[in-house]
Amino acid sequence: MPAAQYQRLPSSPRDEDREASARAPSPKRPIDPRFDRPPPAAWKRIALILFLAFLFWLSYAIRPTKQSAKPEVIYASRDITNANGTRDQKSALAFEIRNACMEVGAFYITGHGVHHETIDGLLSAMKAYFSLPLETKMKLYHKTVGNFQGYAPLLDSNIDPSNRGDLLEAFGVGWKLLVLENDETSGNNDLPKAGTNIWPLEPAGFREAYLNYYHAALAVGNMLYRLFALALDLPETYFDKTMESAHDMRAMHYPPQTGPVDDRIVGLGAHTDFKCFTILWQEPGIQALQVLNSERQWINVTPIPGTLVVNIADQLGRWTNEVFRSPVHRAVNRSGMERYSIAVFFGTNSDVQIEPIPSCISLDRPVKYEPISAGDYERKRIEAMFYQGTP
Ligand SMILES: O=C(O)CCC(=O)C(=O)O
Ligand SMILES: [Fe+2]
Repeated sequence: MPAAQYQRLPSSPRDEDREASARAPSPKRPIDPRFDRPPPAAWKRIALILFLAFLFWLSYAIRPTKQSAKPEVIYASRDITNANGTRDQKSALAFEIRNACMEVGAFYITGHGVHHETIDGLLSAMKAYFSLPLETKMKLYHKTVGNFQGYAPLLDSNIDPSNRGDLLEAFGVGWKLLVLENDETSGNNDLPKAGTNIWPLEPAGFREAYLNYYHAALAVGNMLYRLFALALDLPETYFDKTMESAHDMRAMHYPPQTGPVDDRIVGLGAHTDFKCFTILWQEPGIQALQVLNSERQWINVTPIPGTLVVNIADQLGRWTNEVFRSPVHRAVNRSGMERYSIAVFFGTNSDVQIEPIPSCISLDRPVKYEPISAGDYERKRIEAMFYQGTP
């Protein structure tokens, strides 16, 4: 292509004028005050106000809502390694525990010393036991055996009277465990969960695995009782005398809840526990346990491997005149998987009168409960769970 075709075409007279004027020194034009002066102060103020409004909106948008603030309290884990440590270590721990008991009434513990072999041993035994045919398990049906010990099938209980049954099966033993088990002379055999325990014949090793876990949990519960006493500014041994033979245990299996979800049938309906406190092991990876917070929202108590969950129960709630909260909780297994959990319920001797500890009574906190014996309270609650309001 000839180079001439690329030669610049002569500019139009208007272009030439523009180029000339660009090259020429700029004429002394009068300055337009709108462009040459800094913006008036009013604009600055408006910009500042808008910026502050944005910051205000931002802090509102990312504020922790009440809903998300509560679970953090429940998720707080207490390392109880120092439960038998120095006086200062125990006081520090007791203080943390006091807060957890007052705010939510449930907390996780680590450093509890229950070995995973002990848990795994019982878990395998539970899986084998609960997969036995129903007829086999029903040979130890607790309503036949008596005293609420033995096997409870699906929908046998209804712990929340507004529900239609609890979708779990369980095996429970009473408080005469190990040393007291064959001692018919100890304790009062008319009381709930008293009397010699009964054990399934299969799977082999069930009783041993059950008792291994029970005794490991018992050691933890005894430490907690002392920490609770310190947390309440009571002598460390305050609860010792009252807990010689008062704790029982329940191994639980929740089948997956499939099909249309009926809110009136959940694994274990909304309830508070009947004794002083509960130590719960829940299967990792399967969400089911929930606690009702003070805004009446159900908060997941997500299983955290290596932890146990401790929740305050009614008798300690009454004893402390509600300084400690006995939280409403439930278990709902909509995970699509089988779920297992183990609860050890820590009580006090049946004849102990549960009445508010004097240091928990004040003008702001007048007495909230009439005295009742631990045995009577438990019997009332347990009978309601198994015999009233069931479908
Ligand atoms: O299985 C659970 O997670 C809860 C059990 C429970 O609340 C109970 O046994 O009282
Ligand atoms: Fe419970």
